[in-house]
Amino acid sequence: MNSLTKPVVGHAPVRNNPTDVILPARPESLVMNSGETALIVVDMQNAYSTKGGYLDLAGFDVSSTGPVIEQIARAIEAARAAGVQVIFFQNGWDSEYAEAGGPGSPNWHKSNALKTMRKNPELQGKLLAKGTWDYDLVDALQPQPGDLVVPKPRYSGFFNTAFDSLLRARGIRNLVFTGIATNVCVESTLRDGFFLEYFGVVLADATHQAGPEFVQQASLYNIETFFGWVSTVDDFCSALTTSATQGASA
Ligand SMILES: NC(=O)N/C=C\C(=O)O
Repeated sequence: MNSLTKPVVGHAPVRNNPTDVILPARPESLVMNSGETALIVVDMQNAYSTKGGYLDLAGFDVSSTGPVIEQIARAIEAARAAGVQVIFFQNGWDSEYAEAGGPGSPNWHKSNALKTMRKNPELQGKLLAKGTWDYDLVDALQPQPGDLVVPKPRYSGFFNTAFDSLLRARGIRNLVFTGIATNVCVESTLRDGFFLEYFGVVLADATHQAGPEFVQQASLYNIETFFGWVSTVDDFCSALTTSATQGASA
């Protein structure tokens, strides 16, 4: 992106506040106060980004998730340095899968993790169960003191979690998304956030789809056109080091 797109929108006007930043994004740049912004790291667990994890075992391609992990690490570092709250999501269920729902739940029928385990009984108990390697966050993206971790039992981080309360208690209005998968948990959470009046931005090069490449593009199109904004890690990192007041006078 690398250039300021116009106009600038956001939940508050540019207030000449040194902690306001302007994030270049499509279709418009966004003004965000760093104290009212959270970086959301969606489900960066072995399940979603490592060979031998759930997505890989279910037949999804995870061979190009390495660069995404590196981009997320850059975004996290910039966020922590700028005082932007970092929140990790961790998707999964108890070891008995009670939280996953039984045949009375659509999740039981649609979850590819549950379906893969039903097809391969030797995997039972191994996919997305709390306490397993599959459920663990990848080694390269570990929470630090001050970060928050939100366990979630469904695709949207807003469903049956403390996420909304944690955001409201901190006055957070802007959600900057990274993680896997763009077209499932990232998009689901961003959409729910839209309905709850949060401004949602995806850093496209810090996300990866579950499925063919066209679903990544479809998801980004959907977000940019209907639910939020699309930016990049470079623009996020530069925006955090240049306040809106500096940017305006440059
Ligand atoms: N984290 C995700 O986007 N998950 C996608 C699929 C699943 O959890 O089955």
